[in-house]
This record gives sequence, structure tokens and C-alpha cells, in this order.
Amino acid sequence: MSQVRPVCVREYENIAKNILPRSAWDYYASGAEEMLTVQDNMDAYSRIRLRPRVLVDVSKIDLKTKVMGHTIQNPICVSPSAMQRMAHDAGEKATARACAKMRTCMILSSWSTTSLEDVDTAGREVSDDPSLAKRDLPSPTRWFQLYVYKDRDTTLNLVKRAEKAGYQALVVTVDTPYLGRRLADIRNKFTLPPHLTLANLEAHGKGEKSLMGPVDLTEYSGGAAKRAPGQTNTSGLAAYVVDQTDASLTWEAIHWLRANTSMPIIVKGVMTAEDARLALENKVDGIMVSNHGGRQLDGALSTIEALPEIVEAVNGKVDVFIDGGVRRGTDIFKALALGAKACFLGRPVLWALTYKGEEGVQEMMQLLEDEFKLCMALSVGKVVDEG
Ligand SMILES: Cc1cc2nc3c(=O)[nH]c(=O)nc-3n(C[C@H](O)[C@H](O)[C@H](O)COP(=O)(O)O)c2cc1C
Ligand SMILES: CCCCCCC(=O)C(=O)O
Repeated sequence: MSQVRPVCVREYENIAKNILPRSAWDYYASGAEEMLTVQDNMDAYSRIRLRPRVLVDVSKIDLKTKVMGHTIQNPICVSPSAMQRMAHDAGEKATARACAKMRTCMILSSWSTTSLEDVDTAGREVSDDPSLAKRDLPSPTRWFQLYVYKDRDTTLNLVKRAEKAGYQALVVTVDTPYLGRRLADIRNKFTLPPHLTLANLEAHGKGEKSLMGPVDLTEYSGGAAKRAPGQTNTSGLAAYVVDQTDASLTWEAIHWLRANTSMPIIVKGVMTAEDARLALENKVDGIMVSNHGGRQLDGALSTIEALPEIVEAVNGKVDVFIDGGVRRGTDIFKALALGAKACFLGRPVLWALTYKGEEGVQEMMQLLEDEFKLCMALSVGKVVDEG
């Protein structure tokens, strides 16, 4: 289908809405309950105003920064989102290639529809491509997002595989003891299309057995299975989460992971200074300020409003990242000005993937890079990290 090239991230959303089947669109778009937090993540950026300065030489702007010790081309990275092959057949591989071309960081979801090994290989092929001289940074930056299963052997298997494949950090998502109530998914009895699987939980090597048998979310569809507290009607996905993942998780899990991996550990889903202090006490290496794109606790404050107290509590001891509602170069500028080391994107990547696969994601990220650079030039922001 021929499309006019989108000129802002919002346009990718409109295009994706017209292309995706209803249940995939609803799954990607939805947030918890009335989606107050989904909306507020975006609105809160609009409430912040900039104070531009003038007559400063802005003819050269370098956007490079360091995340967890790795230099990347710009502070615009990709958050983990599950099931990317619903958007495009090349799914997570396409995202990995686009990020490798942009020389920026991708976080792969535990719940990817492509195995973590195949995603890593796809990204490396691009990173090793000598024709990409424009971006002169060496290795790809790829982190693995972890959901902790009740079965710690399953969890450990994922961690060891990610480490072996060369993922450089483990991003432990801590805001999902249960799945938020996403009303459209409940109505749709959302489940994966039959040709797709949660690939990391399938057999991944010669002679290896599947970690838990093929994961069939339809078994859980309709809410006949176990339920989260207070839920009488739930989606297949939410029921699977109750059945398989560990709602009893505490900071102990971070110590257990630390004892089992040499990868640095980032906790994703911290929203308060109190938890940021606990994260430091429990020796995490990085913090992602996130409310899961408003998909978990409806009414939680926006991430950009949560950021300053967390940055203050962390006081430079570890890198602080942010996601949720980032849609414009000016949003990125505001987040960095308030102390984030880099911004991560969730839904915009899914929209761009739907639109045009790898090329779409690369285009969308380039668009945000251009917008961010322009914002720096017009505001004379001092947010370039030389270190
Ligand atoms: C469809 C979808 C799937 C997601 N899957 C995951 C996941 O597997 N792991 C995770 O930690 N976060 C997941 N998230 C949350 C994102 O990582 C991120 O926090 C959020 O999307 C950021 O908000 P934004 O979509 O407004 O950019 C998902 C979000 C969406 C929209
Ligand atoms: C243990 C929670 C699994 C959720 C899987 C995907 C996801 O994060 C989402 O928001 O959807």
C-alpha cells in the first residue's frame, strides 16, 4: 500500500490503526481501565514549557550519549514490547535491525514472537555491515527484558540464554505482579494469532525441550482459568500471567538475579523516590521510570511528573531512563533536561513496524532524532553528554 511518508509520530499511529486487525490494534493501543494514565503520560509533556536562549553557535550538535557504559548515537531508544510479529512479519528482527542501523539501544521483551537468539543475530548482521559508515559506533546495544516466572528454572534459562547471546543488560520489569485491566482485550478475549508463539518459551536449540510446552494463550482465553484479585472477567493474557508469573516478587529477586548473572540489572517500573532509594539499597545498576505506558495502574501519575523526584533521590549514582508518552523531539528534550539519561519508545515502534517494518522503524526514529536536534538548536539546550 503506498502511503505518504509520515511527518510526525502521531501520523504513524493513524496509519497503523487503519492497517492492523482490530484485536492487535486494541492490544497495542490499550491501557488500563479508563486509560487516564495513558493520556496523562502525553499531556504532562505538553504542560511543560521551554525557555529558549539565543545567539549561541548551534551549527554543530552531537547527540551521542552513554547508557550503562555503552555509547549510542542518540538518547532515543526502544522499550520492550511484546508480540511484535502481530505488527509485521519481521517483527522483533526488524526492530533490532532498525536500532542497529540507528546505533541506538533496543530492549527485547521476554514475550517476543521471535527468539532472543534470532533477534540478536539479526541485529548483529546489520551492525557488522561495513556500508553503514555514517554511524561510526561499534557494537549494537541490546538489553533483555525479564518477566520473572514462578518457576525460577524457566526464569534462569531466559537469563542464561540472554547472557550467552551477548545482551548487555537485564531489564527486570517490576510493575506487573498482575496484568492491568485492559478493557478492550477483555472484550476481545485477546490471544495471539495461531501462527505466532511466545518464542523464548519454545524449544530453542537442537535437542532442547520447550521450556513450558508451546504457550497456548487460547487455553486461558475467556477467563476460565485463574484470576487476578478482584477480576471476575479477564483476558486470556491476564489469566496466563496469574498462572505463570510470580506475583510474590520482592527485592529478594534482584539479589537472586545478581547471584545468577554478570549482566547489569535495571529495574523497569519505578515511579517514586521511595522505590528509587530501595533500588539503590538493593544495588541495581539502572532505573527505568515507567508506568508501563499506562497499562497497569490507571490513575498512576505520568512518568515525566515522577521523574524529578527519582532523579533527585538517585543523585547520579546510577543511570535513570524514562518511557511513556514520548512522541516528539521536544518531549525527549524535556525528559533529558529533567535528568533522564535516555528516552525509550513503546507504541510508536509498533506503529512504525506496522507501517513499513524495519524501514518504518528506522524512519520514525530518524524523525524523532531530527526533531530532537532541532529542539536543541532552537532552545540552546545543554543536554549533550560528553562522558
Ligand atoms: C503492546 C505493548 C506491549 C508491551 N510489552 C511489554 C513487555 O513485554 N515488557 C515490558 O516490560 N513492558 C512492555 N510494555 C510496556 C513498554 O515497555 C513501555 O513501558 C510503554 O509502552 C511506554 O509507553 P508508550 O507506549 O507510551 O511509549 C508493553 C507496551 C505495549 C504498548
Ligand atoms: C507478566 C506480565 C506480562 C505482560 C506481557 C506483555 C506486556 O507487558 C503488556 O503490557 O501487554
